[in-house]
Amino acid sequence: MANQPDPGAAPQTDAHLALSLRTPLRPDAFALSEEEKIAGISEHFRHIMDLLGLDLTDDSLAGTPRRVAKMFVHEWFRGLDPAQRPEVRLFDNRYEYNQMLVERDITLFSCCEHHFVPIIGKAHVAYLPGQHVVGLSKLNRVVQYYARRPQVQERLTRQIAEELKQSLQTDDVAVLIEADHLCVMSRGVNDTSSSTLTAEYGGRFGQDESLRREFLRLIGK
Ligand SMILES: Nc1nc2c(ncn2[C@@H]2O[C@H](COP(=O)(O)OP(=O)(O)OP(=O)(O)O)[C@@H](O)[C@H]2O)c(=O)[nH]1
Ligand SMILES: [Zn+2]
Repeated sequence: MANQPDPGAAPQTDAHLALSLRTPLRPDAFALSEEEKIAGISEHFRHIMDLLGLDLTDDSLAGTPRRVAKMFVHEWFRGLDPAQRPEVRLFDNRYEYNQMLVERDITLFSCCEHHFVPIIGKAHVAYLPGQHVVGLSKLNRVVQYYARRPQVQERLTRQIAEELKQSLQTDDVAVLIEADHLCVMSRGVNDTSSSTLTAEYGGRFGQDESLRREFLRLIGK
């Protein structure tokens, strides 16, 4: 029937997020297999190198189109694949730990969606446990999943915060990202000293300035 979701359809990236927070993808984004994507991207990248006048018979360059294609699909943009969304299991908070938990200095590697060059930085996340606690590594995995896509830092920050709110079943979540954008450093304004900070404070972090200050103190800001 028209407009009814197909129960057999593949999961869509970000279907659990509000429309404004979703990474823009075409509805047929998953029509191709990974190998088909790699083959297609290789061919196009070969053409780019060709247009630049590079000699693709050189043994150092010959494998580059496929290397780049594999890097895009398997590494840089693997967070576009909803199958990679981390499963965040919660545990009972038997220890009755009720203070802020901070995971700081999470390695962040993303890609600027305007220039397709790296964004490199750190993410710091915190939450206030209620009845549940979460395995620490899942916090890093959530950051990585949303980072490994073409991104702008504002959307990345909000996607991570929203995912944590949903999976930790609390609004009491804070996310702060500090990152260097290679598009700012290596081209255009060529500024290698500036960096970009973004933050999202949910629930009690948004309401209570002393909680925010405590978070910033714990991450060394
Ligand atoms: N808000 C935001 N802007 C970003 C991010 N990453 C890159 N940009 C900016 O996106 C803008 C794109 O602007 P354009 O004027 O279309 O592109 P451009 O001519 O390459 O801009 P310049 O970098 O100033 O040379 C640039 O100002 C980038 O610095 C991000 O994560 N968030
Ligand atoms: Zn950029």
